[in-house]
Amino acid sequence: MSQRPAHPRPEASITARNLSLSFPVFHGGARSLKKTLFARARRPLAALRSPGLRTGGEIQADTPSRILVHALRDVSFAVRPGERIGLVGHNGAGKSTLLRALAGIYEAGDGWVSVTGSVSALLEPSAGMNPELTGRENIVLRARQMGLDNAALRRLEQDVEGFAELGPFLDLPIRLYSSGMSVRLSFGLATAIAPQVLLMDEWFLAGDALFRDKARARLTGVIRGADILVLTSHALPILREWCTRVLWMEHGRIRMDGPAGAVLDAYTAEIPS
Ligand SMILES: Nc1ncnc2c1ncn2[C@@H]1O[C@H](COP(=O)(O)OP(=O)(O)OP(=O)(O)O)[C@@H](O)[C@H]1O
Repeated sequence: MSQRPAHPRPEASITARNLSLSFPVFHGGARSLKKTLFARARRPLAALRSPGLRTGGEIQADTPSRILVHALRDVSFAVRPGERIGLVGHNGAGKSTLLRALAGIYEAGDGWVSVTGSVSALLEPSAGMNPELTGRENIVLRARQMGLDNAALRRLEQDVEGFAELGPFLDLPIRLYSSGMSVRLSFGLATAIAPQVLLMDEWFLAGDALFRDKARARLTGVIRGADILVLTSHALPILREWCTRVLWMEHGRIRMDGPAGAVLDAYTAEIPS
């Protein structure tokens, strides 16, 4: 059962203004790439993409020993309570980078991003977990970080234990868990607390079929309880089902932003699945 903090909450919102984010890459082995890039350096940046290429952000030669991968370019949008945002786009379009920028994991290079309200990020199965601690100890750690009292901690522990169904493994270090077992624990823990802003990468689809059904039921509760959802997935039926609005990302930019049905129709018309 999801728990909510007792203190009053600010209204949830997300605002991004001209958000840009680049990854510098130092790579001696990228000599041939650098040669290609410098040969084209006088051309506009967009020319550095091969026509029709549907992978990755824009790449720019920076210095002789460094290239820049522009993962996000001039991204602007605002989200109000009640909106469920889907992020769609080719591999390397910038969807995960945008989620991480919203979660505060990455800082904006240029522009800015602001998220108000409590945030929960389902981004990596073991994010925020200490691999040397047991599953149970990780639950306690998370409860302490959230400032839960002993009674709330016990409820959280029972809830996550019942959901994850890890049996005796809950009392073993999580570095011994399989990836699916890690997903069970982290998903159970992350969805035990009802956030105002829920940021979710598609990894939650991992796990066996039984877990997916259980996860789906639990997720439904958390999404209903969240004021704002931002979800990235390549599974278009999932985006159609869960999202009210979709941002179509392409090479780090927003190609289209609008009602989920209209954007996904345009996306599938251009990129048949
Ligand atoms: N840590 C990093 N260092 C360097 N480049 C990175 C890093 N993370 C992402 N990138 C680059 O940024 C661009 C956007 O990547 P991102 O992971 O955001 O794409 P995505 O839309 O989530 O892709 P996918 O659908 O394949 O998961 C890609 O070109 C990728 O190579």
